[in-house]
Amino acid sequence: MRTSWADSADNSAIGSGNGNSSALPPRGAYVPPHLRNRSLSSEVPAVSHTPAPLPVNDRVNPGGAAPHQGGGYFKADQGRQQGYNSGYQTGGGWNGRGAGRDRGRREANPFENDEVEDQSLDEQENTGINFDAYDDIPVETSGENVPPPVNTFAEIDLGEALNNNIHRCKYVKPTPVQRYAIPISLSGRDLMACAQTGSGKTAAFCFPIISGIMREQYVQRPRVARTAFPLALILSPTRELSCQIHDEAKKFSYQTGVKVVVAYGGAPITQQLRELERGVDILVATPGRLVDLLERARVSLQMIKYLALDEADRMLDMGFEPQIRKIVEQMDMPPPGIRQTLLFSATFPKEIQRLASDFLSSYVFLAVGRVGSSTDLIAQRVEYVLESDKRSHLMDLLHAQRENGICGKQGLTLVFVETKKGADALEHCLCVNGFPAASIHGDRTQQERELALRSFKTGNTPILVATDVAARGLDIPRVAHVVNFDLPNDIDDYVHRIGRTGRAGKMGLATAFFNESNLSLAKPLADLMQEANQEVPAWLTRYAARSAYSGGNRNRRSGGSRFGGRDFRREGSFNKSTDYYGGGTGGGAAGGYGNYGGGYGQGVTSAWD
Ligand SMILES: Nc1ncnc2c1ncn2[C@@H]1O[C@H](COP(=O)(O)OP(=O)(O)OP(=O)(O)O)[C@@H](O)[C@H]1O
Repeated sequence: MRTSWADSADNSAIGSGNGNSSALPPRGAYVPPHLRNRSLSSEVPAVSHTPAPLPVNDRVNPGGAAPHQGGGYFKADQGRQQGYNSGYQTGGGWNGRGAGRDRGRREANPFENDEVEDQSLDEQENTGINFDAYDDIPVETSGENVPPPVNTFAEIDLGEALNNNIHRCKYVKPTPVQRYAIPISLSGRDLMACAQTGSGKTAAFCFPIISGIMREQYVQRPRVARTAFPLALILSPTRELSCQIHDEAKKFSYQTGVKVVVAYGGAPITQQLRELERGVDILVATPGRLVDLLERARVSLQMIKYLALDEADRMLDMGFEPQIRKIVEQMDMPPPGIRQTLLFSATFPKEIQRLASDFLSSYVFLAVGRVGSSTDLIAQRVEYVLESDKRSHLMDLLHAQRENGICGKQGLTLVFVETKKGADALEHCLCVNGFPAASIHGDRTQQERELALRSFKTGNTPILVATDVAARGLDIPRVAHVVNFDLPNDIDDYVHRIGRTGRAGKMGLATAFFNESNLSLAKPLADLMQEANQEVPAWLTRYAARSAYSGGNRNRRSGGSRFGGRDFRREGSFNKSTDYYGGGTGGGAAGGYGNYGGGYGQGVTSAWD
């Protein structure tokens, strides 16, 4: 039952109906609001959904065994220039790149599936992109000699083959983060970039990397049997995100001659090894699987020219930091200043910025919008719901949504919960009450995870119950509603979760269930909503004031500091002897940034990987 404190302000829910839990039927017998005064017996909705069997992920194609390469130590990397200015269009082979191991293998057209999928999905999907929505976002850059932004892709010399792919992707003009980040990266500078969710960061780091590799006229790579020597490494925290980046990068690099390979945990390593043996220019990987490959000496990082960390703050948080340090500092990767390092995220707490500076040299800091802010494209609602009422309240929302659609359209709904068990239980509850749902979390096999995601994307199960494994980076076009069934403890996690909707200029809706167990989030949540021009319920403002007053707010990014600063180098609070503007190659010093984060011990693989 709702408290009287909350009652007064909580009138904005979609179909919130009466909030009287005592009138509700027992769990597992959900009755939609319009049937509640009638007899329950025959009116409980039957389980209407039996998910159709779906093909398992066919992303990893084993193909034939790769020829074994031995012989001389160095080999010239030929033919890259063909993909650059000459508008390389043959689509065949890799021209000797990656030690020539993939010669003659036909390059699949990554745009083919797009067209098929587009037809099967809502037509609206490819329309309605409104990047003008981002035009008035304040942009801040800091660092020495920051290259100026561009307004069009035509102004940047990315190479004809890449330009063709940008055209195929239907990208008409660069998003703000792309306008700034691409020229900065093309000029060879290291970059720490913070831009809102769904604003095109993937292309912002992929374009310069692909273009840079295409430009290389002549690269010599060591020839060591069974060891791959990628030129670029893109790290991301989850398997699904790595797959997504790989898919995007393959589109961007189509017919450029640049070869992209993905390696992630949970999938058979033998298939990934075969792909690596065929040659790789850009390796997209999760940290755990990459460490495995490095330890088996199947990958060497000694030729890395470009290092990109997507969701960089997450990658440098406690859960991943030891693995990232091992990969970047303790293997054979060239140091900062020799390699180029690009860090991207929608959130960048100052503690993590400070830690990240170890990996950078004379970098440019770029903030599009406020660091860690949510996009105005997402309508945010917060409702006071007791734990015991959450399920029925969610089903009320879903029921109203099914009746009315969101903004007149039926979309996908992503529901975030705190625990894996909670995800299983809620999925089951939704299914037995007639709401087709799938779930994704770290205890599922990779095949199950991919099946659930695919079933959600295609709309077979338009509800996905997820833990934070789906919170970052995933770009699923039709997600119209994100529900924070359980709120996270950290406001940045909230920003990433709600960012699964309201992407690429489209509108989205996010609903959060708040109760006494979320007190520490009251102030940062109220601040964030206010900053995004959202209506903040009076009861939440009161909770926020109370938690601030009692000093009980331990949220690490709460309070004024989160919204005050941007580039941490501009603030005097970090007493580090390095001249941050002057660069320096950093070192291996551990961050010592205190006691927040996931609490993983050294060397423990994160469940996200
Ligand atoms: N210039 C562009 N024009 C049109 N669409 C674009 C452009 N750049 C990117 N997009 C599309 O915008 C969507 C969001 O891009 P992307 O996934 O890179 O966002 P992001 O900033 O990385 O988000 P997140 O912070 O959640 O990881 C994608 O569907 C992408 O194809």
